[in-house]
Amino acid sequence: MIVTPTAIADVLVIEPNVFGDDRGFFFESFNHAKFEAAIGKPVKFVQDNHSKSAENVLRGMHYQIQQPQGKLVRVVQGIVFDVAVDIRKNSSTFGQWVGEILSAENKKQLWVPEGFAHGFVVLSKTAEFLYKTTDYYAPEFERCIAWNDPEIDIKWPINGAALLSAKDQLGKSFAEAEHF
Ligand SMILES: Cc1cn([C@H]2C[C@H](O)[C@@H](COP(=O)(O)OP(=O)(O)O[C@H]3O[C@H](C)C(=O)[C@H](O)[C@H]3O)O2)c(=O)[nH]c1=O
Repeated sequence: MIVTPTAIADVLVIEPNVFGDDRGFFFESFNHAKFEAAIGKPVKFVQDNHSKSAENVLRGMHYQIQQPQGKLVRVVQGIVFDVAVDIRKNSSTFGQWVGEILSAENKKQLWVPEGFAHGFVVLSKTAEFLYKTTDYYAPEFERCIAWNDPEIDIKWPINGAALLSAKDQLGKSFAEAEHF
């Protein structure tokens, strides 16, 4: 697999080795030993998630202030623009964001460590989004930063209005949000 750092050092793009033949393709979507070697430390995933969204749906920017979750995300149908925002106060990239196109076609995965807000917008008619998390869902600790916060200024490649959950419409500003 090919591991490429992004502009935020701890956020990695992972491209699996895809084995194609006249039947189709095969690839290891997750290999624990190879993944730990890629991030350079032990990691334990405890939950797998799967969501399906329509075009222009934007889910984010989410994080858990306690029980923070590292997320290994990928798309198995459609195309999304996936974003991680560094909300670690002592980080040299605090307040910065990185985005990556993840698709069923490119089979790219994004590693979003603990300490980041995460979200994505759907660029295809629909998209199915799968991800592993390093801690369990804890709604009492869930926080949301506004997807369109002017200070973070994420450049979403979206045509038309973002479709948000009621929760995501009430995202806090970066400045007033709790950071790590
Ligand atoms: C996240 C989650 C949700 N739920 C339940 C709670 C709600 O009844 C329903 C939908 O939850 P929500 O609207 O928070 O789902 P998303 O907007 O996709 O949330 C996710 O969006 C972005 C992309 C993230 O990075 C997080 O993993 C997560 O916050 O699923 C669960 O039962 N377990 C879970 O782990």
